Amino acid sequence: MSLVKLQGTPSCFVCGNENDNPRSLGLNIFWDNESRYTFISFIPDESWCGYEGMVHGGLLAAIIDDAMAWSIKASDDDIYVTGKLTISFRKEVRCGKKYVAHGFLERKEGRRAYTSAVIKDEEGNTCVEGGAIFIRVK
Ligand SMILES: CCCCCCCCCCCC(=O)SCCNC(=O)CCNC(=O)[C@H](O)C(C)(C)COP(=O)(O)OP(=O)(O)OC[C@H]1O[C@@H](n2cnc3c(N)ncnc32)[C@H](O)[C@@H]1OP(=O)(O)O
Repeated sequence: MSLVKLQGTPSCFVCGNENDNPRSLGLNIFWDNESRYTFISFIPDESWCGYEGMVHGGLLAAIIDDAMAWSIKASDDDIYVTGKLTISFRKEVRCGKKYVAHGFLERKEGRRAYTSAVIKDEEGNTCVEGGAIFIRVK
């Protein structure tokens, strides 16, 4: 593994910092140059939950959205926005446990970038799977 820390977007809800966005999750995003995926490690707390102790699915969608967006950004300076996002919740994500998200750039076709993502627990179980089509802004 050779991880490079990406700079993030200061005001971003997922990868921002508390000065520019006090509500940001403040997650650090890394790029693994060998495996060619993004790497986001996190331990959710109670404030991330919908049902007690169970992390809100919409918040997990935001994390994989960012993981995938940065998988494009790692090799491309153009701006892409999420056009279509799909997500499957396979196993509940619990507060207080450690997780890792990975985002992969699969391919580009014209203005479209096809990506995928997973969130895994410490035992390596897949909890969340996602995919997205990002559109390069003209
Ligand atoms: C510092 C940096 C940090 C970088 C890192 C930043 C991290 C933050 C990441 C957050 C990402 C977000 O959540 S972004 C926020 C959520 N997303 C949005 O708000 C996007 C809202 N939608 C739009 O603005 C628009 O619909 C666009 C820009 C996506 C497309 O509009 P357009 O420019 O008029 O393009 P259009 O002609 O319609 O389509 C262009 C091509 O894309 C295809 N296309 C368009 N929409 C879709 C779609 N939903 N699903 C599939 N394909 C689509 C079309 O078929 C066409 O293909 P072809 O005919 O060319 O083959």
